[in-house]
Amino acid sequence: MTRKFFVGGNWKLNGTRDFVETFVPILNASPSENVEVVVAPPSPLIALVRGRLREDWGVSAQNCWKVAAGAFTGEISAELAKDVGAKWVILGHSERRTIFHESDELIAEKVAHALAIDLKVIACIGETLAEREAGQTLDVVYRQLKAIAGKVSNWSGVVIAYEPVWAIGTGKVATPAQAQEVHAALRTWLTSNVSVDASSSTRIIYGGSVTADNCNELAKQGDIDGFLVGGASLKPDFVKIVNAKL
Ligand SMILES: O=C(CO)COP(=O)(O)O
Repeated sequence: MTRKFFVGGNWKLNGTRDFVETFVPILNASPSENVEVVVAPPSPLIALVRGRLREDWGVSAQNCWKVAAGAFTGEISAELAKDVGAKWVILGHSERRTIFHESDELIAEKVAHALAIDLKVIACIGETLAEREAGQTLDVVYRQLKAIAGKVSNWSGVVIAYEPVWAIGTGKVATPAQAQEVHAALRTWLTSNVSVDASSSTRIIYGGSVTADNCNELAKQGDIDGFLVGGASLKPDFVKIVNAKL
């Protein structure tokens, strides 16, 4: 089965309305062939980005809460993210796991809720440097994936993002071989624990210091189906990453 290449731009806590007005036209004027592209601005900018961004690219939230509404000061719901124009939400990002202490269980509940209201999920997993050096990489990503997979019945609404924590924002990108090894293991895990169909159809994308310079070699790996890009998604170079397969 062919998996459509998928590139997400995670702006994290960056961007303003002025930035949207100058940067989005650059994205809109760029070629993007045979690739699914999703831009994830901070939540106050979702509606503006949706209004300005080309129709063929999607918009994602960076997080959401696990119920529709209520006394949850500071949160946004999956319903609200959808209401203002998001089709996707990033869940389980390592910054949510570490800085905001989100557990596998909480992330799984969020995944279940988002999918239940047809908000698609970019589900992030990845090991720390200490875990990698202790030889625990696969144990960690299998544990994180198992929690998420337990809540998924329709895998067409899910993209898995392998983001080794040691590669995020550090300039230390995983080598193509290191990333491919984990991606292939994740795909095998899906075959054994979910289904052959989920394994062959689900996009597994890589994130962590992806740039215009390193994206082409990573994109050549058989089990790397795209990227989740942080810092470089705020620069015109993002377009080169979108077109890494061309
Ligand atoms: O966390 C990331 C994307 O979600 C990766 O960030 P960088 O591309 O800045 O390393």
